[in-house]
Amino acid sequence: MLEMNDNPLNLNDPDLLRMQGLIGGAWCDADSGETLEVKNPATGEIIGTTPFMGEAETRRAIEAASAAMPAWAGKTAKERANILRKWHDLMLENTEDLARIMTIEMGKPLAEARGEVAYAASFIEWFAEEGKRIYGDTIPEHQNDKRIVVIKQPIGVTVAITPWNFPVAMITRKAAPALAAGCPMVIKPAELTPYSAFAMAVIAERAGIPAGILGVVTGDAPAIGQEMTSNPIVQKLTFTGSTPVGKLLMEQCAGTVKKTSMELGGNAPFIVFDDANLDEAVEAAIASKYRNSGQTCVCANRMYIQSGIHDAFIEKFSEQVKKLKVGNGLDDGVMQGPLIVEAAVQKVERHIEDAVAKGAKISLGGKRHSLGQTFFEPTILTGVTQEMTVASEETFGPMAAVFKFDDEQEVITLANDTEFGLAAYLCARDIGRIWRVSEALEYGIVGINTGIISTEVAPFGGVKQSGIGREGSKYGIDDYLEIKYMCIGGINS
Ligand SMILES: NC(=O)c1ccc[n+]([C@@H]2O[C@H](COP(=O)([O-])OP(=O)(O)OC[C@H]3O[C@@H](n4cnc5c(N)ncnc54)[C@H](O)[C@@H]3O)[C@@H](O)[C@H]2O)c1
Ligand SMILES: O=C[C@H](O)CS(=O)(=O)O
Repeated sequence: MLEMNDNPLNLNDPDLLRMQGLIGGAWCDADSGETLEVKNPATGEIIGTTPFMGEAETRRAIEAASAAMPAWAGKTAKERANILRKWHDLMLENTEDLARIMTIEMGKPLAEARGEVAYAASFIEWFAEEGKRIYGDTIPEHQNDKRIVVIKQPIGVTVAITPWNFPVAMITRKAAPALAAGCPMVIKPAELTPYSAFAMAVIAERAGIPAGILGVVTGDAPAIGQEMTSNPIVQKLTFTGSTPVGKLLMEQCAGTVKKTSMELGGNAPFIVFDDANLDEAVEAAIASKYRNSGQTCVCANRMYIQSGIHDAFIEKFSEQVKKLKVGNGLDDGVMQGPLIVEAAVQKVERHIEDAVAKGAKISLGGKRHSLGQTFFEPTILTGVTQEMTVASEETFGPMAAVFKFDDEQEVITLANDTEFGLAAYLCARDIGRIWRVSEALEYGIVGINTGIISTEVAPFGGVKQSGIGREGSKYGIDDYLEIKYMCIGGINS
């Protein structure tokens, strides 16, 4: 257990570390007083606790959001934008503390955590402005005594359930468009990473976001989810997480016909053609595969390397993977932190064992790191085939599964052979091939000669069982609006 002094995480601003939920502007414990422990995955130490809340607390947060909405939606878009801009500015001013909290509660290296804070803040900046551009329409009338006007209005009270792997950015990617549109939002972050969410709420209060507009509840996820999906006050649920949980939440929302946005699981193919720039392809592959220790929804999960470049790619790729420094994310130069929990390590081990049993070779790594805890060696498997579990399941760890292929149509078929469709990547120089393959890939996002596709200005989201809707970009605010058609008669009377 960390020494429970007044600044156990050694923050510049200790007030950012909260261990209570936020309901109607009040920081509070669970009604039962029960809590869950929160651990540092790098050390196994207990950092602190988070409230074990359930349906009653969630209902109160939803009701507080509903009560606060008229005044918030009644502000002008510019007034909301000014407050959101202040939230953005204060986030950046508190980057070091937000990054430190993130690294301690989920393990990503500080450099990546700082990057996530900037990425998260960019959604607030973007949607503060998008809120001022929620335009309607006038439509040429169908009868001369009528006029047609279309307006867009905030959808209503919204709720969000978010994952542990990007504990700040997955909140702002949802809360920013919701609040910019005039909607309140009640958030349930992952119980593994509550402190990032609480710190964001503290900063939101300081920015002037009114009581009730942003609520945070943690604890009994199924019970909280049950209230969020069944309460008739809630008009919209947005979820980021695994596909099985997304399906469950969609089913639960059906009873009250709630609008949903789903950012779900992935199984990204990373394709390198013979004509690719080899060094560029290796750089892109490292970035896509090992970011967040392989724990992102858009990480390369299957690496298809064309036969003519395969051996040269493996040699250069291995050289770079060997340079990945594994350790506690707080330490200088660390590029690979721990996996989030023991079960995540067991999943990587399961994928490796299955692949090797079916003929794959461990080219690098392949086992738990000597640091212990949930650290794992950056790993490369070669000779991987579609029959292996890693071809159909998201590994969510620092393990590159390398397949060899011969021709373009073969690899398109292999790449699309999955129920997922979030991100795909290809490295090539021939412009005709780039267009043919990009158009044939059944994914919401295609990275071409790059492994990093994340930006607030572009629409992020998947097809097939990777989700519904888009986050970020000019499209992202639409999910928090309803279209109203007004037919005005009596013009000539
Ligand atoms: N598409 C994206 O943008 C995106 C981003 C990050 C993670 N993910 C996906 O999320 C998964 C990893 O994250 P995870 O392990 O946190 O996912 P998860 O689905 O286990 O958990 C996500 C969130 O759902 C909550 N939850 C779990 N069961 C619930 C229930 N019955 N009712 C209500 N809430 C419930 C969790 O507490 C957490 O807050 C991976 O599949 C990854 O691909 C997708
Ligand atoms: O894990 C999923 C995140 O959406 C990753 S990203 O940083 O947005 O690409």
